[in-house]
Amino acid sequence: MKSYLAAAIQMTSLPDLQKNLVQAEELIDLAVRQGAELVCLPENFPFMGEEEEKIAASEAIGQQSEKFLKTMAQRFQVTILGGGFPVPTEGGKVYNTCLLVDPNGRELARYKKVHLFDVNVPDGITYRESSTVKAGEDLPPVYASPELGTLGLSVCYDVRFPELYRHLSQKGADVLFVPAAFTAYTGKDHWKVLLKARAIENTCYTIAPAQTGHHYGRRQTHGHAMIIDPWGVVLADAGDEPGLAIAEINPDRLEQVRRQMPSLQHRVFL
Ligand SMILES: O=C(O)CNC(=O)[C@H](CS)NC(=O)CCC(=O)C(=O)O
Repeated sequence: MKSYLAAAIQMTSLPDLQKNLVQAEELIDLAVRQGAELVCLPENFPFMGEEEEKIAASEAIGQQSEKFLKTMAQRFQVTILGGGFPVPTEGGKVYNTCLLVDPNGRELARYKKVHLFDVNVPDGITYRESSTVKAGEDLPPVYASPELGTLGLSVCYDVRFPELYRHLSQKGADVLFVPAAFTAYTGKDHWKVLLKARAIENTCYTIAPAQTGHHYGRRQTHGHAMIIDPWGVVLADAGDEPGLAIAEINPDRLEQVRRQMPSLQHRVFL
């Protein structure tokens, strides 16, 4: 594993696939021009809109998202994480799918979001992700990259389930991905502290691309795409406007933190 720059992209996705892909491309371009070799897009990067509209368009969204990720990776010669897009299933629902592709446009790893956001948020908005999304049944994969380290996948609401990240760190993860579209209401109190906890307890870099701002109807997200080091230090935070959090992923720092705090070696129960 080498030292390199990673970027967590922050966008305001709208109910408009083409516009979102243009926005994503501009931000990938910006990240690459700043030297990023690993570029990560948030959950719902290709579409945020009413559930019915998403389902109706899911075939096009799924196909175009996958093609987009592979084209961008090849064009910019970087590894790209597509943090979550709908892929139709047989029963009429979609999998909320996260995809990692290499600079040749080849698929490295794929994960279907397991924990679905069925929550009555105290601001009065009810989320029923399971009404349109079928839960994945498998634990997320890691991809062991000789250059970028061992990369572990997850999506958004998963961040509340530490056992999933324990699984990833047991599989050797050095870097945890948490692409998200966190609600503005939950995000202000929970987002950063959950991400820091996952980074600290697994002594892993944590890369969390995010959605921000107002998308449609009353749907508002928290922003603060960030990259956190294995000690829990926030290396970069994108604030609340579309943009980037960009930081160095450094194997020497990883090794240093794991020497200073060898908690992964002291696990008793898992
Ligand atoms: O709603 C949409 O438009 C698209 N879907 C999402 O953004 C997903 C599923 S509803 N959001 C989350 O998982 C938020 C989790 C979260 O905010 C928390 O855990 O507090």
